[in-house]
Amino acid sequence: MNRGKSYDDKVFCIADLEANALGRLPRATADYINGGSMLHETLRANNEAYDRYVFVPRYFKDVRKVDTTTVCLGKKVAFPVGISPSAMHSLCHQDAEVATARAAAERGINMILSTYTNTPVDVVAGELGGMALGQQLSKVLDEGINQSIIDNAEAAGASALFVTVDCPWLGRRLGDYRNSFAPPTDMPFPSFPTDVDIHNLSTADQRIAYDADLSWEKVRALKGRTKMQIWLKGILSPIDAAMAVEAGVDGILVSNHGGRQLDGAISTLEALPAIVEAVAGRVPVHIDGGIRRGSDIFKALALGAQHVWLGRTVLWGLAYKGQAGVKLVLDTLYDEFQLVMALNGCATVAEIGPHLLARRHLDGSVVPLLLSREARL
Ligand SMILES: Cc1cc2nc3c(=O)[nH]c(=O)nc-3n(C[C@H](O)[C@H](O)[C@H](O)COP(=O)(O)O)c2cc1C
Ligand SMILES: CC(C)CC(=O)C(=O)O
Repeated sequence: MNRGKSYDDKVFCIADLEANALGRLPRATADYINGGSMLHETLRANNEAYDRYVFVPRYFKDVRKVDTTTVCLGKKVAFPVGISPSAMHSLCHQDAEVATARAAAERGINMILSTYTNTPVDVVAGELGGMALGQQLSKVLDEGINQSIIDNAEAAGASALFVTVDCPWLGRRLGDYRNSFAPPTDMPFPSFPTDVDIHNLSTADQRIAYDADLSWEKVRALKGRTKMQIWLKGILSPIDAAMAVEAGVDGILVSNHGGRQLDGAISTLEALPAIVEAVAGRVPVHIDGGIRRGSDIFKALALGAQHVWLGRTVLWGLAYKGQAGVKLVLDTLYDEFQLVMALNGCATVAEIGPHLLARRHLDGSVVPLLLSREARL
């Protein structure tokens, strides 16, 4: 039954939103947000991977009530979705990360703040209404800068540090080269000392050059530098995943930076199953990249992720209508996810599993992931 839910006069799904949002931004900003590196192979692959899985729904289940809630970073969240870190929310809306955090609080989900935030971490924490805050760390050469990001996040009550591992060098974003993209010179970057010129992203200032020698020793050492949980964001190999667990990390976020770093890298959904197997339940495994529909969230969970995070969709919402636009994104995905759960016969998130998926192969065959004798009934 169509319950006549009205989202907005123009936006009924995330694809509608993307089209509406991008037209509101200067071309170079829209390209910066939507672009990936080189020829966008990985960017496309992140989306297309979801289409290779189809549902094998179960019926004869009581789905009069569908409970989408789950736990992430120790908080009960409305559904297994959070906001991935992305730089410079003020490119999209004047209320920047404050608008994003307020929408996350309204919808009851967690948020990870970028190193390149335009809003100080304590201000963002204050807008999250008790939901969990993660601090993303792009580890730079100046250890004083790294430590102040860590200390400020911890003081603001952040519960986890997400160390981005896929960016020892910045990817070649050809759109940004062609547009000579650079943030406005008056844009604030409160994670960095004011005398650091961050506006030119290819700055020669060695203090903020990426640490291109991140090692397992440094990951272990980070554990001694903060009480926050340590997560690694950008893991794609099951070998790195297993080593991360051995190094004592608290969680893994499978990510390829939204196709903005190594073009040709495996899509995150394709990377997920081997990582889940390597980790074997020892720490939580989360994923981002290409989540555009409630069905994508369901598929990621069915393949073993406990939680998904959103990048560009949030920025589109922000560009569209600030806080209300981000809330629209979250409400849309929430309602889609709940419906996909109901139509697959799942009344709780715990019932989502690989028995509800089949994989469409390149030769056109469609193969269920589990045969009936293996399926969890
Ligand atoms: C405009 C933009 C800025 C980003 N900035 C950061 C960042 O500062 N740190 C980081 O770890 N990842 C960053 N990311 C990557 C996201 O955290 C996330 O991994 C990716 O966007 C997920 O893919 P999706 O956009 O398809 O959802 C950024 C992504 C975008 C689109
Ligand atoms: C280059 C940074 C400022 C942000 C980032 O990680 C990104 O744009 O993907």
